[in-house]
Formats: sequence, structure tokens, C-alpha cells
Amino acid sequence: MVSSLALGCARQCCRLRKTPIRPYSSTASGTSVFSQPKDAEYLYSAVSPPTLRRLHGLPEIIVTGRANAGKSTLLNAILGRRDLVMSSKKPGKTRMLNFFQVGPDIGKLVLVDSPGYGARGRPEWGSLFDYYLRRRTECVLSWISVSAALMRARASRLRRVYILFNSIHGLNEADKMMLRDLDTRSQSWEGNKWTFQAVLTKADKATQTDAPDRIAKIREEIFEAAPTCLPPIVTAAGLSPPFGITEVRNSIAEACGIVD
Ligand SMILES: Nc1nc2c(ncn2[C@@H]2O[C@H](COP(=O)(O)OP(=O)(O)OP(=O)(O)O)[C@@H](O)[C@H]2O)c(=O)[nH]1
Ligand SMILES: [Mg+2]
Repeated sequence: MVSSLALGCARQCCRLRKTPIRPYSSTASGTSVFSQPKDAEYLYSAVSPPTLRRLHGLPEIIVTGRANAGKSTLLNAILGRRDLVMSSKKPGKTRMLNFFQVGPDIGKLVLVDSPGYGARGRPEWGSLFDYYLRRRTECVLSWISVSAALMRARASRLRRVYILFNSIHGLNEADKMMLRDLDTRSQSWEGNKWTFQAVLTKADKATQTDAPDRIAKIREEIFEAAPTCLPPIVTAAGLSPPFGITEVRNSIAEACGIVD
């Protein structure tokens, strides 16, 4: 049902000539980094700005979205694990930035889970996410000295922010504010460059008849708020087997510059 839903959305999208966002398809093939679920490991949690670490120069991606959007469930599906990342049907489960390493030995990339924003979020969670983005965007030291260049090479590199929206609930004002903010920040000419991409979650909850319209509307709203947002990926991470996860893995591999 879900694949016909995505197909329906793709067709719907082609008909909407005014909507420049097309269904995401990546040619990257670096997904073997996700092929060994046992290589995924919890690294640490940042509970407040002073506890945020720089790690060891691995490329990094982070998920954001309203509380209960499905961030932690999506990360488990990407990692091929059931409960490495804690999820719950109660909104507000994730309360820190949780870091997970992917790949053998010291790992090839880092995935970061974050607390939800919006009515079920808390101001301190928003401040922590904001601080994370600022630290991961800024240059570590001046470019003038050699040691600065070395330090920069060792700093964690944020490559992409994934912003999640529930396919049924669509976007609210908090989502649009977040999109606008990401649009502005990602285009800053200073510091580390990163991109951002939408992921539509819980697509299994939409009925086949109304899903294409719902998803086309969300696509348009995303584009209006954030024209530089990369095309949304439709997912159902809670399904067995999950749907749309290969596309998300491809996108992460591409963002992190990982090729097989
Ligand atoms: N039907 C369905 N349910 C899902 C899907 N993804 C997540 N869920 C459910 O949605 C609820 C919230 O999922 P989480 O992954 O904890 O959401 P979150 O965004 O991490 O939530 P917070 O940490 O509270 O911000 C859980 O009950 C999940 O099982 C999906 O694709 N389909
Ligand atoms: Mg969570």
C-alpha cells in the first residue's frame, strides 16, 4: 500500500507544475556502511550546551521535528536496530542530544537524535539544539594558523539536518518557523556548510485515497517556507519491513561523502 502511495505522490507531484519539489531519488551508493547493525553504537548524550563534545572529525547528521514525529524510530530503522534509540508513544521521550556512531572501528559517521520542538517541547531543548547548530556551523579557529587548520579537520562536521513531519498532521506554525530558520542558517556564507532535507513520517497511517493530496500539500508548504530544503523523502519506519529507509540511507551517505 505504501509503495503505491509513494508512486501516487510522485505522479501527483509531476502534475503540480508549480511545485518544484520532486520526489527524492539519490544516485549515491554508500549504504553498505549501514549493512552491519552490530557496528552501530551509542556514543554519548549532551544534556546541556557545556556537555556538547566535538568528537573526532566524523561527518554528522541530525534529526529534528516536533515531539512524537518519529525521529527516534526513524534512526532505529536506518541503523537496522529495534531499540538502540529509545522511542515511545508518549511525546517528549527524547530529552537530550543522543549521538550514535555508525560503521566499524572508530566509525564512518555519526547520527544525532534530538528532542522535539513545538507545544510538547521545552525551551531548554530548543536552546540545546540551537547551540548545537551554532557550534557545528562555526569555524573552529582562525584559518590563519596551521594548527587551526588541523583543529578544523578534527572537528565534527555537520553535513545535513533532517526535519521530520508527520504525513497525517502536516505542518504547523512551529514547523514553518523551524524551516525558515534552517533555510536562513544553511545559507550562511561563513563556517561549515550543511544542507537540510524533509522526511515525511508515518505514511502507513494515510489512506491510499487521501495520501497523494496530503503529501502534495506538505511539499508545497515546505517549499514556501524553505525553498532550499531538499526534496522530501516519504517513510514509514514503524512498518515491518520499513518503507523509504533505503532512500534516507542513500541521502545520508551522499551528504557524508561516503561511497562504497
Ligand atoms: N504507524 C507508525 N507509527 C510510527 C512510525 N514511526 C514512529 N511511530 C510511532 O510514533 C511514536 C513516536 O515515535 P518516536 O520515534 O518516539 O518519536 P520522536 O519524534 O522521537 O518523539 P520524541 O522523542 O518524544 O520527540 C511511537 O509510538 C512510534 O512507534 C511509523 O512510521 N508508523
Ligand atoms: Mg525521540
